[in-house]
Amino acid sequence: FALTPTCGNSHRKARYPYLYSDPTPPTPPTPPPTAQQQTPVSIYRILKELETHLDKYITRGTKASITGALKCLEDIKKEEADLQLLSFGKKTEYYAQGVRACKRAGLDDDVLSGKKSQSLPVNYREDHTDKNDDFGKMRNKYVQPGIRQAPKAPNTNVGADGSGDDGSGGDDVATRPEPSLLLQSSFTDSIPLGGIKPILQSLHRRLLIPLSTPPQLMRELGMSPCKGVLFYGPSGCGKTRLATYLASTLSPGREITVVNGPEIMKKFVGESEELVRQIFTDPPPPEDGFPDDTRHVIVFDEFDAIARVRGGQDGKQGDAGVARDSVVNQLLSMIDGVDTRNTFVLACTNRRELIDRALLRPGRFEIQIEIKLPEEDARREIFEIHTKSMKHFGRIESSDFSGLLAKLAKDSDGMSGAEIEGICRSAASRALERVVLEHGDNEALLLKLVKVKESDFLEGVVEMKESTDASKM
Ligand SMILES: Nc1ncnc2c1ncn2[C@@H]1O[C@H](COP(=O)(O)OP(=O)(O)OP(=O)(O)O)[C@@H](O)[C@H]1O
Repeated sequence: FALTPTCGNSHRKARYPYLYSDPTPPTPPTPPPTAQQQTPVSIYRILKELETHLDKYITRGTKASITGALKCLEDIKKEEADLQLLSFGKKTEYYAQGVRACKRAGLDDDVLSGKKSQSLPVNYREDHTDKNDDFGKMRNKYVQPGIRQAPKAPNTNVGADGSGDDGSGGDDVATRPEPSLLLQSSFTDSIPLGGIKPILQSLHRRLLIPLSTPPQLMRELGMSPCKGVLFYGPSGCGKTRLATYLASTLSPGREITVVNGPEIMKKFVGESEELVRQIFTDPPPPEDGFPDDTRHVIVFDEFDAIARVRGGQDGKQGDAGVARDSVVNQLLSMIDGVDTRNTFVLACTNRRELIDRALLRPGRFEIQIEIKLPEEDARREIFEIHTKSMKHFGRIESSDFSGLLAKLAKDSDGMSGAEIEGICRSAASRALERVVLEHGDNEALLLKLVKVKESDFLEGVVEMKESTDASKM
């Protein structure tokens, strides 16, 4: 069967047909952006800068960060036409809210335009903590403990001009994979993680296809889509990375929420439960053009910290045990209430055995996928991924690159993806150091001379082995 997009926002619907089956009539298509408008690179940079300023503004309220942020706004205004190309359009909205909040705080136009300096009024932060005012929204967005913005998935597809495929000049920008869920290859090929193809194939069959199946057909087949997926296995093997990519695939119209387990549990009694409830009931707003019920995906990292086996009620573990149990109860009730058409939960842990069995039973985290340490073939793929950029830009000096990859894959037995990434980083830093020691930090010479040699990688492997052996002792 093929699902057809049935409502507005046609280009996104065409990309993600499986997410839309509502009967809203189509809106007229927006004209494609002109070549002149297609300059998302600068906008991305501006927004990144803006985010930094906003952070400073929220936490310190210094005049420098306000004027810096305002300068960003000017830049954004200049390129307003490009904003439609952004998938992170919400950030500009938060920025506009920031400006409005400054105005309400009594900063006049000269300050806002950067002509005059003025500090924020004393206690401004404390005075504006109402959840619904602009400042409150920004604060909740950026500084609410335990919840952070989705990590940006770096684009490892290097374009011929040296920029990332997203046109962002290789910035660390989340480019959402754009597969059709029904097309397996576009899903499995879109995630830059080595050695996990079988896992992606299984996810495609067990998760993506049921989620994209019309509810009526699911009912007729006696199937119900699962509400959550748990990734478990040793540290550094790509669980979080895979979960956030999958989340972005399932939620193109709403920012995903990444929750750090231990941070949630730092709260006072009762607060953790409330935070868990809020995560499910107060999702980030949908992106422009997406309906209110567009899917929200929650990723719980270090899930064992929140979802630990209950048993505190018997008093043996004291108040802390009782409080933990009540968080698990809250989680269970929120997950039971999930409608998979608009909420989905992913979780990652190194310690599946610590998770309460009730959460793992069918109907909740029904799909559990182990991500093991990579085998030799997978390690080769991972080395290939993390050397892709240096290879593309001619920064590797090797007469037999394929042979080098094979040797690295063999020598890195027992290492995780994160450790392999570390080896590639350390090889690059060796190459840099060589040139800096000989020629200083002359930019032109650095650009001309830095080459990563085979020996840099091989020494990186030895160094990584030594440091992992030392950490085991
Ligand atoms: N299979 C892989 N292919 C490419 N890179 C990988 C792979 N596995 C891990 N990495 C690299 O290691 C980094 C860390 O991975 P990630 O945080 O997803 O691991 P994790 O399994 O969640 O670890 P932890 O359990 O410690 O949180 C990633 O950013 C990625 O660059």
